[in-house]
Amino acid sequence: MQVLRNINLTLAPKSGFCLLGPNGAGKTTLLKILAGLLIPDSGFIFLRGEKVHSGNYRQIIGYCPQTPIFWKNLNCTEQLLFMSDLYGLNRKSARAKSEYLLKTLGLEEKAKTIVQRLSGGMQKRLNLAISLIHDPKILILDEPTANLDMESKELVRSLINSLVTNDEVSILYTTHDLEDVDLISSEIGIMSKGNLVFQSEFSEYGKSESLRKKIKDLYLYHTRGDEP
Ligand SMILES: Nc1ncnc2c1ncn2[C@@H]1O[C@H](COP(=O)(O)OP(=O)(O)OP(=O)(O)O)[C@@H](O)[C@H]1O
Repeated sequence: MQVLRNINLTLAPKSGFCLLGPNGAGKTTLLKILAGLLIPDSGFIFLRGEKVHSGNYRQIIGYCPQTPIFWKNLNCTEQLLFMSDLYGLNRKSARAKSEYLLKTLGLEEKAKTIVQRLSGGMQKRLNLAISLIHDPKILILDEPTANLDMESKELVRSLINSLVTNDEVSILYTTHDLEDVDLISSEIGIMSKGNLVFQSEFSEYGKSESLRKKIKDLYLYHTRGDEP
């Protein structure tokens, strides 16, 4: 089965690229390919002009899947330190980074709690922290705000915003929440049936009412079949 067709997507430095589209459009599949977890039948990924999928690529990329994957029986700090060991990071700085991430994502008091005892939303936030432990320059997030309460959504959005503006990270993320588009993205794409059917800049200057309306109409058209 062919899931993706003729997708050409460029992620600019210091940018947030938001990918919208109905269930089954192919967003997760595309993200998995970019994260190096799936090999495409054809096509290539280039990083600063170099064709990639080498070991070094994994060091630069951070990937946060839609469904969290954890090591059973490890607490939050241990999950982060275990991941940092896999990346060969210095233990002292990894510990400091773990503390920072847990605090930023509102999980400070859960540092010693094993993951099975965390709520779904807390697991989701820990999942994001894990994807950030090695200071990736490119971050791929599959529905980072899904199933989070309002406060947690704000924590995640604010962290993502700060990563783009202060740490010069490029972020590609998917969402079904149109509020995520407004808050984070500088570029937007809409996928439908394996194709990228719409792409536009969405910078501060581009957030006009008409563009916002067009995005909403296109999103509803591809999701529900409403006339654009
Ligand atoms: N492991 C798999 N094996 C076979 N087909 C798959 C597999 N994973 C996904 N697909 C198919 O690929 C297509 C795209 O799925 P994908 O998960 O990429 O969509 P999505 O846009 O991320 O959807 P959602 O918004 O529901 O997360 C769907 O038709 C799906 O059934």
